[in-house]
Formats: sequence, structure tokens, C-alpha cells
Amino acid sequence: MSQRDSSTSNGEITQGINPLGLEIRIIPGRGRGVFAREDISANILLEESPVLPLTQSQWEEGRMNNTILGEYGFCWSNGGMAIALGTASLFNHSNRPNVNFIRNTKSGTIAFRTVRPVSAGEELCICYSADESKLWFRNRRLEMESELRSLKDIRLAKFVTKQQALSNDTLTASSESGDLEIQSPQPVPFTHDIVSIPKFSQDIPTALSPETLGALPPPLHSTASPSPNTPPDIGAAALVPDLEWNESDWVNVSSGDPRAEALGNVERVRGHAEIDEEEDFNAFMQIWAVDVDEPRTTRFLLNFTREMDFGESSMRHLKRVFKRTKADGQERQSVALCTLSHMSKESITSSMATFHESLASLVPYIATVPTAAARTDSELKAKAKIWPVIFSPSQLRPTTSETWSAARRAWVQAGIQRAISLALAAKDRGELPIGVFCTAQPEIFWPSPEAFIPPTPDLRASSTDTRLSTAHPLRHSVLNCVRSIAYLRTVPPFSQLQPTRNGADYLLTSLSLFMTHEPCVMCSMALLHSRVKEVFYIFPRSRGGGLNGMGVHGRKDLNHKFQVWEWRGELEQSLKEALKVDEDIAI
Ligand SMILES: C[S@@+](CC[C@H](N)C(=O)[O-])C[C@H]1O[C@@H](n2cnc3c(N)ncnc32)[C@H](O)[C@@H]1O
Repeated sequence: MSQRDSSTSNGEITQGINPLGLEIRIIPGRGRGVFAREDISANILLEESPVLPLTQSQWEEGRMNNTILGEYGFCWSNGGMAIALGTASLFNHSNRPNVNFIRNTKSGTIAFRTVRPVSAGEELCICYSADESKLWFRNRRLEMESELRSLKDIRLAKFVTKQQALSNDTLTASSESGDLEIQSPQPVPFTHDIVSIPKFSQDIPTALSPETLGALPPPLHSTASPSPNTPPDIGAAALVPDLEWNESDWVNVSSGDPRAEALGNVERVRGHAEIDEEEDFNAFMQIWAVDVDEPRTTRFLLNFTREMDFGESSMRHLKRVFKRTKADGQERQSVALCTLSHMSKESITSSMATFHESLASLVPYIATVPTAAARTDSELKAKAKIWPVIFSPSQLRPTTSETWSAARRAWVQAGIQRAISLALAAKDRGELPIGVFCTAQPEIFWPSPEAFIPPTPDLRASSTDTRLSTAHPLRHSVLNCVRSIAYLRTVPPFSQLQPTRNGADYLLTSLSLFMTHEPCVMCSMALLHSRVKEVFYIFPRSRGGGLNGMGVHGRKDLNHKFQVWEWRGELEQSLKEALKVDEDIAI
């Protein structure tokens, strides 16, 4: 860390007054730290610090994490943060702390107690987090180390002068052999000569303009009139003439309707994340738990778990208390505490003892519990035998459209038919027979507003593949469609709409896409970046597909997920032949 100036004008460190005579000292690489001047026994109250509590919105809106206060905040109630006043706010972190802290949100104080005997001269440390990845100063150090490593690589690539190589040698040696536990690397000397950045040639335009970008044809679903300067379709987005999109095709189809009989269903294409999630639903994890015979003790324990901030997200599905009947007919209550990585057994034991004497004799043990909530009655019963969990039927994902209303299935079929018409029209023009139709889901099908950003109404685009006519390898139908929607959003009426929510006017946010063919990996990623809501396609690819193949739509390591459905309706053989694409060309 950068060393904070904590000394007075005459160079001495400012010492607070405290009954135990704790001393503040500067430690290289850590700033200030608090030290014991004398031996201190275990379980001694070092300080009861009053705090400055800040609500979650005060903390976030004030961007406190980006200020110096971000390094001093303690998690507080309701997502808020608190700054402890007093010497205790200078306790550094150790993963084997000798000091424990208990927050009391009612009195607005934090009590700091020794967890074991501390010798004179020892630094007093608390544990900021058992999860190393949450220690911001460690992350900073790792970043600096990686910068050092890349400097070394550059040097090996002979981009650095002999003199610079010497200075880097010194740096690298100190970072590799130094005490990485606490030492930050020395600052890296800045040199302009390590890599030379090529300058842009004068020929490259510095600003993008309509001339350099090329213009698009007029939007087909908007009332905007073409600008007189707009050249005819140059194939940039290949908007095709708008076909009739007639609500009456689907809106009145009800289950008794003979038209409903002829509707094809769609089946969910599950990505990797959904498959993993399914496995998680039947998996188990381990937590710390304690057994209690006295209901009164359970109440103290529940207060303790609240004070300790044990509301971890990975345990929200678990009921905190598991009531069991012992062989002698007496009731025993098992209480879930926290995950194994959240806190060590020793820290829990000492914290319980500090919290209340009735908890001092409890011994945490490892309990095996379900990793997820129950989605069905039978899951609820089966999991309750291991550890009771909450009931969450909404997490049961439909795998087919069989349970959807006839109108919704008719809407899907209309979208699919539209994509087929587009593909056939493209084939007539000598293009690959691939069609895409993008539209907003009608309001009657919207899920609950909290779970969904409402789509821009009436925003639609139809597109086809234009790789052949433009001799442009990137003019895939999906990319053309994304380009069209991007353009439509820049012209009236869509450019004049106020987004209902932040991000609601971003590309394909909450829109649905109907396609004849499963998109390739590039197009699947474009859909992901565009925030599409759902994709329906007819033909999976045998290889190179981004959805059925690579599962791009459901990866945990990507920042957006969307649903994918394969259409399983009847298609005439002649139509299948007409829509065949040579995957060697089209991938
Ligand atoms: C709450 S403050 C502790 C007091 C701080 N050392 C000071 O001088 O004000 C937290 C900051 O101390 C530093 N720190 C705490 N524990 C550390 C450790 N184990 N190793 C390196 N730096 C540490 C980090 O810069 C962290 O952001």
C-alpha cells in the first residue's frame, strides 16, 4: 500500500489514548499497525469502538469504495457500511488473527477482543475476510507482480536496453524472493523506451463520419424518410423489404382452435451453465453447524448468526434451524452457521464464546447440506431429510413449449414462418437461404417486470445472409440483423423513445430472434453482446454451432445469458431441401 502520512510535523506517530497502552507503529508495506506494549490475556476487550454507520445507498452513491474510506469500512446492517472510530480501525489483516470483532448494530459499536494470549510487541490483527480473493490489497499486489512479470517478458524480447534490464532484474528478484505476505513490490520505474507505440499514419481518418462508415438504407420499420444523401442499399446491413407481420396470425389462437393443433413445439437448448445448474440442484455442500438442546440457546445463536453477517448468498436456500427428534423423544435443534471457507472452526468457537456465555460450550461440526432450494414437492421432502431448504418452484425451467398458451405457441410459429420466408426470398436472390427475424415479445407474454426489462415495442428487423452478393465474409444474417436494429434505434420513432429502464434501449435488449439456422460462434457472441432475450431456430448445425454446439448462451464466465429454443414442428421435405446450407461454406 502507499504509505499514509500518519506522523506529526516533528516526525512522531500520532498515538491515541487507550487503557491498554496499545501502540501504533509503521510497518513497511502495510502502513500503520497496532501493537501490544504488554502481554495481554485471551478474551480481553481491547476497545469498544463507536461507529459512523452509512447506508448502502450513501456508501454506493458516494462511491466510498473508491475513496480512502473504502479501506476502513466494516459491513453493517442492511448492506450498509460502518467506519469504526478509534485505534481499532487501524488493525491490519491476518488470516490467523489474534483479535476478533463483534458488531452490535443496535448500540452502533464494534467490540474487539483478543482470541488468544498476545505477547508484548506482537501486532494485533483481525481477519478482514477468509476469502483471499476479497482482500483488495492482495489483488493490488498481484496486479503489480503481473506487471513486473510482463516487464520481464518484454525485456526478454529484447525491447529493453541493458541498463533497464539491470534495474528490472533487481525488481524481479525482490518480488520473487521477498516476503510476499506483506510486502508490496517496489514502484516500477517508468520508461518511455520499453515499447514504441506506432503512430497513426496521416492517411487514416481520425474521426468516423457517414462518408467513412458508408450509409444504410432507410429503416423499414420506422417512419423516417431516407436522407437525400443516402445511397441505395450497399449491402451494409441488408435490410430486406418488410413482410407483413400480422398480429391476427397468432393473437386470437386459443387452445380449442383447430389452428392450435397444427402448431409445432419448441424444445429448450440447454447451455453449459444450465446443465451445471441442474447438477447443482442435486448436489451437496458442507457447512459449519452446531447442535442445541435448549430453545433459548437457539435464540442467542440466531442473533449471533445475524451479528456475524452469516447471511451468505450460497446459504440463502437453507433453513437456518433443523429440528430433529432424538432417540429419547427429546427435540434437538441443529443450527446452520456458515460455509467452511467463511470462517475457521476456531474463530467461530471463540466468537460464540465472546458473544454469549451460553454459546461458549457449543462445538461447530461439519454438516452436509443441499446446495440448492427445492423446486418440486418431492425434492422438498427428499432434501428435508438431509437439511430443510426453501421451496422455489420458479426455478424449475420449462424444457418445452407444451405448457405455453396456444397464442404464445402461435406467435413462435409465426416468427419461424417469417424466418423461412426470408430465407426462401434470399435464395431466390442467389444468397444462402438463411433468414432472421427480430421482434419484441408482445406484452401479454411478458414475465413479471422485476425479472425482465420491457422490450422496445414495435422494434422489428428482418435480415438475410448477404455474404455471396457482397463478397463480404462477415455479412451473416445475425450480424446484419444486429446492425439493422442498431441503426433503427438511431432514427425516429425509436430514437425519440425514453427508455423505460437503464439499458432498455441497448441493441437487442429483451428482443426475441427467430432464425432458420443455428448461428455460428461469431454470431452467437454478437447476440450475447447485444443482450438478446431469446433465440428460436429450426436447424441445428452438425458442427461449428454457437448454441447447441458451444453453449455460448449459457456460460457462467460470460456476462449475459439468453434462452435458446429449437423448433420441432413439421417441415415438408421440399422445404428442408430448399433451406439446406453447405456447412463447409456457411461456417
Ligand atoms: C483498515 S486499514 C489498516 C490500517 C492501515 N494499515 C493504515 O495505515 O491506516 C486497511 C489497509 O491496511 C493495509 N493492510 C492491512 N492488512 C494488511 C496486510 N496483511 N498486508 C498488507 N497491507 C495490509 C491495506 O492497505 C489496507 O487497505
